[in-house]
This record gives sequence, structure tokens and C-alpha cells, in this order.
Amino acid sequence: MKTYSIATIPGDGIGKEVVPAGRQVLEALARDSRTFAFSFEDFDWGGDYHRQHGVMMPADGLDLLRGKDAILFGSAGDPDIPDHITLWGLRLKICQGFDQYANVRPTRILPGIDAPLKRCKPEDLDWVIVRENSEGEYSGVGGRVHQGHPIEAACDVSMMTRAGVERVIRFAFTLARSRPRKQLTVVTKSNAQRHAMVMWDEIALQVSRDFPDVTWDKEIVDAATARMVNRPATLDTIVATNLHADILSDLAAALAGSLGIAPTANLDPERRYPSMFEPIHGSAFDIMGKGLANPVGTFWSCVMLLEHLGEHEAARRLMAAIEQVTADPALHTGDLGGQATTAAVTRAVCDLLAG
Ligand SMILES: NC(=O)c1ccc[n+]([C@@H]2O[C@H](COP(=O)([O-])OP(=O)(O)OC[C@H]3O[C@@H](n4cnc5c(N)ncnc54)[C@H](O)[C@@H]3O)[C@@H](O)[C@H]2O)c1
Ligand SMILES: O=C(O)C[C@@H](O)C(=O)O
Ligand SMILES: [K+]
Ligand SMILES: [Mn+2]
Repeated sequence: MKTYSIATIPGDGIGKEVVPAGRQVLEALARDSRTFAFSFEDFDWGGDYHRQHGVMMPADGLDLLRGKDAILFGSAGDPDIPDHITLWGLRLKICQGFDQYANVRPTRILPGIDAPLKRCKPEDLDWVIVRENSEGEYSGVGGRVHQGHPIEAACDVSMMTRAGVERVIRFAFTLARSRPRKQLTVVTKSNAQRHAMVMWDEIALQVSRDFPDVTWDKEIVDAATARMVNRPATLDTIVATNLHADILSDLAAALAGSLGIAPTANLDPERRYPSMFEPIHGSAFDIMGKGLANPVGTFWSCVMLLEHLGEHEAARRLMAAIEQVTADPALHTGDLGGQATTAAVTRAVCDLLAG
């Protein structure tokens, strides 16, 4: 019997509601497994921790996570603390500290979901967005000078490295190759961003030569948004920079029905460090504390966590349970137009896993 040690970091807002729900579902899966168990350790980092200690997580936080098999994360973001403090102090500290450079964001229209595009059939929208997760617009290079004076200036420099670009594009080609259509779209903005994005394009062309069996094309990011809406079936695997993919993945989630459903894996593909799994959404200040959050994005993230651990049968069972639950409109939360609570959806998934 293998015991996986999992860190849970609910963080802030609805993260505190969906991460315990995710843990319940993982516990339900392990309950009747003869092959694996989980040992959870919960970390109370985030806005409340910041109010007490002045930081989002302790200085040795990464060391406390280092030996874990995986991390299940909620959200960083507190109504009373500036967003850049919460994001940089927790999510980015872990993603960048553990060099989780490949952020994988699958999107599909799950059964029973009323997606907003009238001409898009469920089979037309089956995408995986690969987000560069370690540099680019999120490199943190920049600063502010003359603060508060009329001559104040500020800059954020998008820093891209050949190694950083090549590894994520190679990851995306490899992922594209593993999917039935073997098709990759490289999102760019090299018309306007004439240095780093030109290098990005050049590296994509170079890497593509190692993947002759993958069909690939290039799309400028603004046109990519229109293509997602108008010709969703022409897309399969997509790779984009940190910020571009952040934006495209919220659009993808909305086109598939809701931000509350979409999952993500922050992967260190070389497995030097633990990888981190989380829904793509944030703290959802407008609904937090009410038990109304859709936990499906977290459950699907748990599927990705199980796949990362090599527990493919458990991952398949959980995904099947999720799809059975989304198929029932009585189990839709408010974001899907329903009235179900986080607890009711969680109970339904756990019951299916037990039954
Ligand atoms: N990975 C992260 O830690 C992460 C991700 C996104 C945003 N944030 C942070 O969260 C805070 C709020 O950000 P925001 O408002 O831009 O985005 P958000 O994702 O928190 O919310 C956007 C909208 O989607 C709805 N929504 C999101 N998830 C839902 C769910 N599971 N069920 C039902 N409805 C859901 C919210 O109610 C809200 O109306 C900010 O501090 C932001 O920085 C953190
Ligand atoms: O951009 C971020 O890192 C925060 C959030 O929007 C996310 O998608 O994880
Ligand atoms: K999140
Ligand atoms: Mn985002």
C-alpha cells in the first residue's frame, strides 16, 4: 500500500471551501482502495496568516512542502490585502520557487453544462492550454521610482529566456503529440512585441522540427480570442506566455460554461519538486463564505493530481463521477444557473465514489 503525502493549502476566499471539498473527495477515493492511501497536511497560509505574521507564508514554507508528493491549492487573494501582495506572497512563491514551469489547463464542455456559444457543440471544444508559468510577464523584473511625486515612473519587464521558452514549447509539443489530433497552436504577439516574442516564434519553429508528426500553427493572441469563439473546433493544444495564457484560459473556461469548473496543474515536469494542483479561479469575494462555490474545478484538479501520481484508474473513476454529477442540473451551483451548494455537490461525488 502506497501512502501519498499531500499538502493542502486552501488559502483565501472560496479556496477555504473548495479545498476541503477536494480533500473529502480524495479521501472517499482512498477509502476503498487496496493500493493507495493519503496522508494530508494542511497549511493555514494566506490572508489570515498575513494579518498575524505580516507574510502570506513562513520563510521556510517551501522547505515544509519540499517532501510532499503533491500540493492541492485553493486561491491567494484577500479583500483587505493588495492583490499583488497575496499573489506574489503565496501562489507565485510556490510556482516559481518549485520551478513549476508548465501550467496545464484543460477545457471541455462537461455533460449537462449549458455552454454559452450557440454554434459550439460539446465535441467542438476540447482544448488544453499550456501556460508558461515561470517567467515572461511574471518575471517580477521592474520597479517604481519617485513614488508619489509628479515624475513617478514604473515598469514591469517581461523577461523571456531561451531555456524557459524552449522547455515549455517542447512540453506543449510533447503534450500535443499525446492527444489524438496531434495538433498545437502557438500563440504569439510578435507583431507588436518585437524582441522576446520574435525569439518565442523562432524557438517554436526550431522545436517543431523534432515533432514532424505534430501539425502546428501560429496565431496572434488577439485573433486567438476570436478563433476560440468562432472556430473552436480548429483548436486542440495551445501554448502561450504566462499572461496571454492566463487570459485565454479564463475565456476558455467561460466558453465551456463557468470559471468554477476549470482545473489546472502547475507542473515541474522533471519532478525535482512537488507539483501543485488548483482550480483556475480565485477567491471569488462576491460569494465567499456562503457555501455556494462550485467545487468541480477543484475536483477536476484532483483528477490531474491523481494522474500525476500515476493513479490512472482512480483518476478515471473521479472524472466519471464528476461528469455524472454535472449531468444532473439539480446538482448545478449558482455559476451554472442552479441552486446546489458546495456541500451537496461534494456529497454527490463522494456517494458515487462509495457506491
Ligand atoms: N490562483 C490564484 O490564487 C488566483 C486565481 C485567480 C484570482 N486570484 C485572486 O482572487 C481574487 C479575486 O479575483 P477575481 O475576482 O478576478 O477572480 P475570481 O476567479 O475569484 O472570480 C471571478 C468571478 O467568477 C466567480 N467564480 C469563480 N470561481 C467560482 C466558483 N468556483 N464557483 C462559482 N463562482 C465562481 C466569482 O464569484 C466571480 O464572480 C483576487 O485577489 C485575485 O488576485 C487568485
Ligand atoms: O495569474 C495568476 O497567477 C493568478 C490567477 O489569475 C491564475 O490564473 O492563477
Ligand atoms: K486558484
Ligand atoms: Mn487567472
